[in-house]
Amino acid sequence: MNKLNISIVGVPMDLGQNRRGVDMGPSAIRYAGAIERLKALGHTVNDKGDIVIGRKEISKNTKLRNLEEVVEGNTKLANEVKEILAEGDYPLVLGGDHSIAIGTIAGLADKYKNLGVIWYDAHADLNTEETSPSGNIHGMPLAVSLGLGHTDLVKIRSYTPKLKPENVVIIGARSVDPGERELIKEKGIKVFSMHEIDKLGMTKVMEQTIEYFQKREVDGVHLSLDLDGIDPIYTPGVGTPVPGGITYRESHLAMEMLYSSNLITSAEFVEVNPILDEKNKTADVAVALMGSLFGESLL
Ligand SMILES: NC(=[NH2+])NCCC[C@H](N)C(=O)O
Ligand SMILES: [Mn+2]
Ligand SMILES: [Mn+2]
Repeated sequence: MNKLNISIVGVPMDLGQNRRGVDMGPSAIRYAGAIERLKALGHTVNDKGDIVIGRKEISKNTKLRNLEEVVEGNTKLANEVKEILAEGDYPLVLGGDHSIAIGTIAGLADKYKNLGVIWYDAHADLNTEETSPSGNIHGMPLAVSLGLGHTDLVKIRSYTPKLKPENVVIIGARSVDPGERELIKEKGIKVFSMHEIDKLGMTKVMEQTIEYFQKREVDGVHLSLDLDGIDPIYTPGVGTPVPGGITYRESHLAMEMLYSSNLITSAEFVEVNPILDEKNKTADVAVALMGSLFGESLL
């Protein structure tokens, strides 16, 4: 494939959930060798460093924890992603908790008017402040991108919605809240849960995902990869682990098939929490999967 100009931006955000340490995710991923790995594949890599996340006093809003800081951080991220696209580069975002997908997608939506999104995750992240069991905004970014939820989140970069429900494919879901389940049905969102992955196998799941986006005639596809989509045996360093997940090999296969499809135009790797990890194992998996997504092959 063609060699890319990849622009990396780190987002040390930990305010979208309760467990500290995920703000160190971008460093852990860099330390695991992300930049060297991508350069070795012949890509040009421009590391733009980290976005500054403002910290105020602990938020009293238990329905939307740290709303103000999350809005502020995501607004900065959206502007950064927009700038990367304006330079003609490929945005690669390192998290940080999954609330940062709000900013990434808001930045992408400026350019891509029919954007597709692959949500590789144990969760659907389709809660709003009404349905959330936790008040954690990292459980809400997909809903926000569809235009649902608190206006301060939804209106980042002013217009809404950023995404059409029929342009979303969720892969790996196994922990879905009642309100999320309703939304999936109501909006007809395509989900390959662990049930479908078990039944069809990852090859068919990815073939069908790729075909789905080709039929939808999307103008770009963003991969939002939450490391908790993978089984916690391989990625223990995440804040909300759910057993029974996608295996390491299945995930590599998925990334390799996405690479061959030439469909993906931006990516983010989120929820790496080095404090909860074992010897940076989770960041190592993130970087290994990045390798496959950007063209590494075994032979
Ligand atoms: N990005 C994540 N890890 N999200 C986990 C969300 C967990 C749960 N569904 C919640 O809304 O609180
Ligand atoms: Mn998750
Ligand atoms: Mn998630």
